[in-house]
Amino acid sequence: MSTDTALAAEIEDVVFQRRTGGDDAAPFELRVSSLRLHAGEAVACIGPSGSGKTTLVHLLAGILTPHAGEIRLAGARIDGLHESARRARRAREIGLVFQEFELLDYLDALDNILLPIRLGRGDLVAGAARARGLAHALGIAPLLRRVSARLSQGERQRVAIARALVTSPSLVLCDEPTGNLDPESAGSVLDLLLEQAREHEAALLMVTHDHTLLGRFDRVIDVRELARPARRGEAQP
Ligand SMILES: Nc1ncnc2c1ncn2[C@@H]1O[C@H](COP(=O)(O)OP(=O)(O)OP(=O)(O)O)[C@@H](O)[C@H]1O
Repeated sequence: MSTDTALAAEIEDVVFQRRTGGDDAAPFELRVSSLRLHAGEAVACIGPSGSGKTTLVHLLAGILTPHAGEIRLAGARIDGLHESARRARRAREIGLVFQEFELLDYLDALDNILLPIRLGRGDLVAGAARARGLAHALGIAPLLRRVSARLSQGERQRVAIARALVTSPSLVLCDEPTGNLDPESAGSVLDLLLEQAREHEAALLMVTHDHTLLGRFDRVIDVRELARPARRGEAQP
């Protein structure tokens, strides 16, 4: 496996299985032969509901552990690391926008955005300045001191996006970050994600069901096709 530093993340020969519940239910299995995410590239991830897009994001984030294979961030393996070590790397190196946003409702928007800085023991003064800049770009600057339980779904989504970008991570993973927004807002949120990822040479992987957005990405992957090994002579992205 290559340890090229221009690779933000790399998956090779990964197998992940889970029971889906119910005695007669077939277990779910995700196989990824090879996936490479390069610094500065924006990749869309598509596939029908239940095909494993969120599972792929959680494997890359080190939230789930594969049963076989290797997952590397910036050349260093994260599968096999202890949970606390994976959590620390996640806080420092990965920006995550979850499908359900996962905000802490009792904190205000600013404190939610600053969570990765606190978890990674980063510079809170610089973090707060960056948080305010992101909030301004995302149109949520007036809401920074509002408790998150009192934000609309679209506002929560923008807070989650600001939180994902506040550490200037090298890998940004987004699970349908524009799903709750009207088409105009979805376009401008995607613009901001792409702009930030390119500016900071981060790799961006975004799960989306919105096929009108796909032309904006450098590459589109279908999660159902990741199990297929690359054919001899076929270019490896
Ligand atoms: N916590 C869980 N426990 C058991 N099975 C789960 C769990 N989460 C997901 N699954 C199952 O794992 C499979 C993959 O789910 P995943 O969420 O990765 O799909 P997805 O492609 O992201 O779907 P969607 O587009 O609907 O979000 C599905 O069969 C799903 O039912």
